[in-house]
Amino acid sequence: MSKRQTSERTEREGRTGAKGERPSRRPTLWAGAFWLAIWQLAAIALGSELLLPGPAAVLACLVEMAPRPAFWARVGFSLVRIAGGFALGAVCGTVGAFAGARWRIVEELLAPLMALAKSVPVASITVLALIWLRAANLAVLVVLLVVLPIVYENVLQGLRATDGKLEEAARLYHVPPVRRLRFLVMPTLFPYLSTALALGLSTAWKAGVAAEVIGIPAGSLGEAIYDAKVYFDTPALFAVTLAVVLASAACTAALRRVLAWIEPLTCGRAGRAGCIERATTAESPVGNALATGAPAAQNAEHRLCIERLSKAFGGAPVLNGVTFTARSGEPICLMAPSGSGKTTLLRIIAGLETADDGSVVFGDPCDREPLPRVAMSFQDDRLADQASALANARIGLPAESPAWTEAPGLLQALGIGERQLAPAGTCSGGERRRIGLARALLTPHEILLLDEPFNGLDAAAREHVAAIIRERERGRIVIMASHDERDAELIGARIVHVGLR
Ligand SMILES: Nc1ncnc2c1ncn2[C@@H]1O[C@H](COP(=O)(O)OP(=O)(O)OP(=O)(O)O)[C@@H](O)[C@H]1O
Repeated sequence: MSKRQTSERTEREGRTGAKGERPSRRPTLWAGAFWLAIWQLAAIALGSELLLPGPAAVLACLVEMAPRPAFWARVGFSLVRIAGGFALGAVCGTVGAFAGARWRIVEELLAPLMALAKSVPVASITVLALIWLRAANLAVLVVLLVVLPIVYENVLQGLRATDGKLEEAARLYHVPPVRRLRFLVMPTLFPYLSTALALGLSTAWKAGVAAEVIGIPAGSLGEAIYDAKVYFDTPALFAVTLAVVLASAACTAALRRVLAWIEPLTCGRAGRAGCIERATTAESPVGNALATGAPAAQNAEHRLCIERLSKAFGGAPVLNGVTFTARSGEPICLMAPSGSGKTTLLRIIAGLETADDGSVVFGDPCDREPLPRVAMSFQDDRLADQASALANARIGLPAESPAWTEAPGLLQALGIGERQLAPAGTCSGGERRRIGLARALLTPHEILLLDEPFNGLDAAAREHVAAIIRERERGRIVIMASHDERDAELIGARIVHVGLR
């Protein structure tokens, strides 16, 4: 399947919610007309408005109510309280889910509360609320308690579904929290959140009006339903119920519109991500990567000493006493067959994995200085698919930094000029590799780790990209992983064999 097809599929899945679910269908006109006809026929057959008024009688009753200000006052009364309870439930549920996803103890603490809120009948909550609150505001509490678990559980599920690898890359690149949320969390979370809000809103109307029918707050739609029952006014009962259904549908439609409008903004979608993907012509010197403000070579020589590093997974050894020294200005190429621990070694150097034994020491010479900033281009790219190439390249950079300004030029030089405002998810494998590389090169660092950086590139592109790496990384410590000796030649690297010996 092509990347574009994959991204379209992801987008479809995002719209429908969970993977594999069929999109929900709206009732068609003919089906609605069919059931209206059945209703009308049943009403004629029964021949009693008290038992079952027909749709025409109900509509006539609603039309008669509609011009009265008292009717709209009732709609407003219930709407304000139900919307208030819904907003409170949505906010508390979302905040609780973020806290629950962050701290296990919060999740454990909230679990019984959510289970209780889900299982206690609306009638019991209403009666209790009547003891604690004025009847007028009881719908707020009831709706809050009904919406809370729906939003909490969906949002928690959405947060659990976010990509841990992207989160790891975000930590390495010091991506600020707001950008992390927008570009890395929201694209996965948003479908869960929208499903929860739409479901919560329709449930809110049902529960809110049920609470009003029990508590009978003066001036509410619930009171109108109660009165209709007391006076055996079945057409009015149906008409007010229809008004509730229409109000609920209108609110849900408005919510869906708002969600559709904010989705591209909150998810940092390409073309809607604001200043992070804005590139002025002045910022984008075309053509020569070497003219894109490549950092000056370092004066002092630094060393990174890898000393007797060992690592095993589940008892199976992967690295066994790996020792070598990397010097600034002398790139290293870790050479070993596939599956022999090159990525693991790079991850240990980046601080993403801990070694079982041995140490990684930095200094001049290796004198145990704190490890400086590391940038890494990952084997699996780890890009925010819906965000543009430029947004991905800048994701960890402060807007006022020189690297921010040079990002469009570097992408251009790496051959992503035309596509730098396209969503990364629609880019080819080779393009994605170069976007990941641009992100690493732009990040302030002393040590650059490259995990098979030339995969997916043709021979000409490899040479071009290698020239950019050589030029920009002069004077820095560069460690590349590969199983192809030609890659080492491309960046003039010394080969170090790793893996089990
Ligand atoms: N988190 C992990 N849990 C368990 N096993 C792991 C983990 N990470 C890596 N491994 C295993 O360690 C071994 C080395 O993996 P690694 O990715 O470091 O190799 P590699 O040399 O980079 O391979 P390639 O060239 O194919 O990318 C593999 O057998 C892999 O399955």
